Amino acid sequence: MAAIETNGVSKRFDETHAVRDIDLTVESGEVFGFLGPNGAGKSTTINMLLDFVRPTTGAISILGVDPQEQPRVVRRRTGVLPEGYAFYDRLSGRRHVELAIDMYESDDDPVDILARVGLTGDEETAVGTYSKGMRQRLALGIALVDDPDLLILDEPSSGLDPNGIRTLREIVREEADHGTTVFLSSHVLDQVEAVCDRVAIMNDGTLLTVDTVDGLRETLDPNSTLILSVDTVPESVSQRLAELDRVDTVAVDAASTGRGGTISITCTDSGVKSAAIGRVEDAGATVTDIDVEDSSLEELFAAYTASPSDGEPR
Ligand SMILES: Nc1ncnc2c1ncn2[C@@H]1O[C@H](COP(=O)(O)OP(=O)(O)OP(=O)(O)O)[C@@H](O)[C@H]1O
Repeated sequence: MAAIETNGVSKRFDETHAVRDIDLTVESGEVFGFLGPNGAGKSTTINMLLDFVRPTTGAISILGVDPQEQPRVVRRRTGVLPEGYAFYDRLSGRRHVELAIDMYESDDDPVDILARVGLTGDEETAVGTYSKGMRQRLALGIALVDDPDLLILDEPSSGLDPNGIRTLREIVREEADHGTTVFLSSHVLDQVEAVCDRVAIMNDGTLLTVDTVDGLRETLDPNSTLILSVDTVPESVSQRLAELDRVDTVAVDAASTGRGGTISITCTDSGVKSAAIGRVEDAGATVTDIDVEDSSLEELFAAYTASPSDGEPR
């Protein structure tokens, strides 16, 4: 059973077509990244998954349940970190988690939940004095109450410092290891790249693509750069490499000491990498280190969203 399934889901707000005919399947246990620029329709989609907003057309199933028919069942099994949330400034972090525990009739320990999100020592402090990052950690903790089957995180790294982002990444991994499906909307693309099995890219209400990050890379930018550290840079190496099919460019950087250096080889097909290394060694160099630079998710995202609403990558 898919954790999330949408069929032909659209949402219009008067003249604004916020979401257009989305078919999306998120498998149970996946960590799924939901990407798109401001106004792409991500929050509207999430709100429809939770029945906070009703689709104009289309059908949605969450954990096998129609959220319009059984919104409480869906919300009970789903932990949500919303984009905007309100806290009671005078209540402590612990009290907020206790309220969520009571609502779910769960036997979770609020102190454990707060420890997981890095708020140990701040349990009894009034939330009115929490920093933005602490509030975000608290909201994440509340989403974890009652061990949800589906965790929906809308811009979860907003306001978090690097430590908070690391905590978030660890929690996403732990939850996924326990079989929780994680649906994560974010602008922080390297974070998405680090934790997500697959990503969807939305723009202007339309789902442009759904794929693994590697799959996107192959579709959009199969070029990757092989960087070889060598003990010596043979004179003939550039020419020998240039003779290979599917090698695009070669850049040689000899170390200033005259000993060794690096050879950067841009390949238009990853299958040519071992042949390129062979050529370098045949030319008389010993390869001491190998590094591969692929295009980042940020570059892939830019390629997809550069030409709005035509659905085609650049
Ligand atoms: N309640 C509403 N009434 C009218 N228009 C709305 C409403 N909610 C969203 N929209 C519009 O729908 C479009 C999609 O908005 P949405 O908030 O879903 O985008 P988003 O991808 O979540 O953006 P962001 O990353 O900025 O939060 C936008 O043009 C927005 O102005």
